[in-house]
Amino acid sequence: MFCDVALPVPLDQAFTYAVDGVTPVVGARVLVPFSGQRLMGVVLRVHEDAPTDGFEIKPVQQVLDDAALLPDELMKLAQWIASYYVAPLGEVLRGMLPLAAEVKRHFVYSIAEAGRKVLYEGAAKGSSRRSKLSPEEQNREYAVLNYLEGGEQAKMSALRSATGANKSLLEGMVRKKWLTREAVAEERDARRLEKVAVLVTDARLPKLNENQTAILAELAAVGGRMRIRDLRQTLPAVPESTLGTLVKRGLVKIEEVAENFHMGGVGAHGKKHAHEHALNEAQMEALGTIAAAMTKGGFAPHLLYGVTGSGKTTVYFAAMQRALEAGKSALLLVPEIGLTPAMTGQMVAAFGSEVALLHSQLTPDERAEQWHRIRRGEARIVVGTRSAVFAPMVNLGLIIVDEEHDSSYKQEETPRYHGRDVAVMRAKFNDATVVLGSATPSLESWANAEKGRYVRVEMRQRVADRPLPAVELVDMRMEFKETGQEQIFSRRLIEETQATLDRGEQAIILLNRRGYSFVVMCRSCGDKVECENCAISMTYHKPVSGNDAIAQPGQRLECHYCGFRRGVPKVCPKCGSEHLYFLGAGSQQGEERLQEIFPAARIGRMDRDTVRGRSDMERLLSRLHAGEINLLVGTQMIAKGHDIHGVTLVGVVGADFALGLPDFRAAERVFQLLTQVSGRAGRGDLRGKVLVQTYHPDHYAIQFASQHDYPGFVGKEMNYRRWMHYPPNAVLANVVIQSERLEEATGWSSTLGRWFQQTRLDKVRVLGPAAAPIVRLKRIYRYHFVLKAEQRQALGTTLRAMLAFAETQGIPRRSLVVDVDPVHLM
Ligand SMILES: Nc1ncnc2c1ncn2[C@@H]1O[C@H](COP(=O)(O)OP(=O)(O)OP(=O)(O)O)[C@@H](O)[C@H]1O
Ligand SMILES: [Zn+2]
Repeated sequence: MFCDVALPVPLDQAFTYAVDGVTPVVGARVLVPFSGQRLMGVVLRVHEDAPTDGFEIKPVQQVLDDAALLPDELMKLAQWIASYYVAPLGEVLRGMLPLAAEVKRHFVYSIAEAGRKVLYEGAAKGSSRRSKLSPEEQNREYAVLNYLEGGEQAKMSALRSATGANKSLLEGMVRKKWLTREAVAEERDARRLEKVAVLVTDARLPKLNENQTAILAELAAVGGRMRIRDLRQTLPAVPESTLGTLVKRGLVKIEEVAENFHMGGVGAHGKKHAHEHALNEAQMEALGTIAAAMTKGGFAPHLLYGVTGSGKTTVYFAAMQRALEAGKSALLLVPEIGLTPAMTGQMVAAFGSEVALLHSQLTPDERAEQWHRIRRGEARIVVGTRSAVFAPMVNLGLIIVDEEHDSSYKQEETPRYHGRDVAVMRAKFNDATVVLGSATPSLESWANAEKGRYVRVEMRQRVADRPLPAVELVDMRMEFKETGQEQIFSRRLIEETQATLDRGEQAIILLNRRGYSFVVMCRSCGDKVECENCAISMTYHKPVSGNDAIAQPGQRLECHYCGFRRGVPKVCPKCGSEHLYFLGAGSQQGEERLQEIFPAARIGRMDRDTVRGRSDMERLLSRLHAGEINLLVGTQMIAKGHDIHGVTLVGVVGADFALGLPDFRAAERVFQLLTQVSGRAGRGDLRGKVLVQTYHPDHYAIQFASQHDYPGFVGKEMNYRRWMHYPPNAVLANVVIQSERLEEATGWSSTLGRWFQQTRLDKVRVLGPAAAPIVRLKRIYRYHFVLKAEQRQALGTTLRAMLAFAETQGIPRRSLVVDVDPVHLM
């Protein structure tokens, strides 16, 4: 017997192994030898066709599962992804099965019927059976059978110490069917209890030392409760005994809660949770359409276009509730859990222990645990990021993709799939309803709705008749003319911010670059200080006391692509001139300037330097909700779905520079960012206002965004895409040729270029080879081709033919990155 196994290697084929011992079933995991390593793969086929090509066939080392691990529809989905994204199936499956941690799991043995028989016969007649084994080994086998006779299962380690049996002896007994073997994960209870520190609110505050104050302040900042684990991480300098002291003094109590459910407090802040609202008319109508599709059953894709603050979360919740009532499970995908803790908080508040959270901060063990919980049907609501689209849901009825336009749904490594599009296919294989929600749908999804492939559901008004904020454009060219100097903040923005703070309201300002200055330039030669590993300008970070973002003293320049750091050079590295100057304001500089302009303001900053993990985000948001921060500056993180009712002013600084990037999606991205960040204003009782500083006040992306006119923008942008044959009016693939050696990258590019020219390509246009916009990244040189086609099939055929040709030329598969439906062409 043989089996074909998909392995996580960059080769588009399955590998054949001999079955030695237990025959695995299709869909089970096996461990096999592969070029000196032991790899985990998934069995695709079991057969008796001995390979004829003369290769040595190695045996399967271990079968890890008795039954198929992936349900049929996930196997189909994996095959679809492998074919659509031209990715090796084994690599797709590896992403689907986040169970690598389990390979370390142990086996338990128990005695089988045949074993008992041998044991009893042996006792009656003495061990006279003929065997290849030595007498010692035969004795050991009897010792093992004796040990297991009581019927208990035993680990290999226990058997070894009790009887001296080794693994090959035990495996031999399994082959003779004397023993049965079972692999068990070190499964810990998925609902492990976790200790949470809770602030005792009405306690009177006695005299406290600094450490005690630090803990109380931290707890107060996050809404009164926090996992002890997180508390230790946030305050590493505070000794563990301090918390104990606070408990003894009645200022803090410790509660044990099921893991993942400590976040109940987040999202509350005096506001109602999504499930506590009575649905308004638009929400009822949206729910009606979605619920009807679920009742009818079958694949039903929807696009929910709902403006910012229209209450999409409430509709999601209600639809998920309906799924549960119908005995089905529901999956909610979000771009990044850490950035929108309130969304998860609301789902946990509504569905309690039915919820499983899947996100990138889980350890491999935790991920495996959640996976099994879902597979057993214990968690029927799953909330997670991109890869949660592969959650092994039981009886899946509904998939929701929140902020479906968000580019973090695209995986930027093999397999380069788009979580939103995979969600739609998954719904198709599962006969489920799928809802893509956004205030700024991607052009792809909008086009699908226009063509009637998706049902479009609209919510064009904010809840409670709240108006969308008025948007005012500030022409920065005029500002420069009138003031004669280049300033980060315009006079209008300063004036409006002051007025907002004076009224006791909150303002947020978007400055979409982190760091202090994003370019260090030489006045003499005009060159910028670049990273040693990448063709990228380095960003200057100003030293702040206690800022560990900068690893070494003096290393103030950082590459935001590879993390490389260096000191600020005294002279220009290229020409030796001393005249280096700093250009371009990032969020750190923005914060500093704002503090100078508004000395009384309580300023907070939200960017990758201040928000490392979920607890940082939760803390910042709590401070905002509580009004402790009244002026927030930050990168596009501030634009992500936050619902802070006190914010009445949003300022946008320098967001339009992105219009100039060499990417056909530039206008779409700027429109989305402006609309989303504007959407943070006026979500409470008071009307919001937005000020957008721009050098391109007449650009259509800026114009339509300022009028909240999504359909207008899409109409115009769709014409441009049609005219230029860009998605969604064509299909695209980006092929990047990469090597650490420049000659190799250019050589392979021209080899492929010639092939593209000679091969009469049917209905595929090839642009390139050209240097990629970022020609060197992490020490790797990058050249690329962009392939455009009218039909997806033609594109796939060409890509496969190209890979086959590349193989004949000895171009390693790893050096060829194939990106189908690329989100970035950088
Ligand atoms: N039926 C309702 N009545 C009153 N308030 C509601 C109702 N539904 C939702 N809300 C409130 O409206 C606010 C906006 O809702 P939500 O955050 O779901 O908007 P959204 O559509 O997701 O917006 P965005 O796209 O900006 O994230 C929230 O404070 C929510 O509690
Ligand atoms: Zn770099």
